[in-house]
Amino acid sequence: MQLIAENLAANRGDTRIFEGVSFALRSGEGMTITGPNGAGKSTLLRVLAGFLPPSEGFVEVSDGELAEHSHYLGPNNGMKPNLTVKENLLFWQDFCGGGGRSTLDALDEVGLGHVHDVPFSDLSTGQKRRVAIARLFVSPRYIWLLDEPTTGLDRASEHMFTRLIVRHLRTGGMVIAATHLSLGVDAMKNLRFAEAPL
Ligand SMILES: Nc1ncnc2c1ncn2[C@@H]1O[C@H](COP(=O)(O)OP(=O)(O)OP(=O)(O)O)[C@@H](O)[C@H]1O
Repeated sequence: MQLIAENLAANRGDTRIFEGVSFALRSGEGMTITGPNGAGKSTLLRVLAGFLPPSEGFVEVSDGELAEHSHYLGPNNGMKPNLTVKENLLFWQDFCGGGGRSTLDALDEVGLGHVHDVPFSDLSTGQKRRVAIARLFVSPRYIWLLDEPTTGLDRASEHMFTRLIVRHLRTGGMVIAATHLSLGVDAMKNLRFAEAPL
């Protein structure tokens, strides 16, 4: 699997947020997107996820459609507060086509098997983020698109997430993460937005 982004540009309304963004990633490679607030990191992830059409350029994968191979973990957790954790993960498993770990196994990956039947709204901020991370495992996808994935995580959970990313890369996955904090993963590429929007 290879992902190629070529000369990407994106607008928000009439404002050009970035342009001339090109990169390529192969299976097993990861990339962080860094830069100041408002520089366009989240916007680029939304373009990659297919939520926002590029104003110029293209992004493609070598096999099929990028959207069918990717998980997008946005700044919000994408969970319904009144459903239990299990119900939320079952929704995502079904939405993403299944084929992954059981909801309980996915929660065990993030050390939260005990909240399986708890309403999502009853969790702490960091627990909510960890459940959102568990979503990555209920349906296997090669490409993880992550927007500030470690927000709200304590140190131990950050280390846990580092191990999960390393394992995903070692098993042929790809990770693209917008982040202000190091993910603790060696040898990731970096795409830096040095300036605020044009
Ligand atoms: N829905 C929107 N409508 C209009 N403009 C938007 C929208 N979302 C973001 N923008 C603008 O796009 C620009 C880039 O925002 P973006 O969220 O991509 O930045 P970022 O680099 O992820 O910032 P941060 O580090 O604060 O998360 C900003 O100027 C922002 O105001």
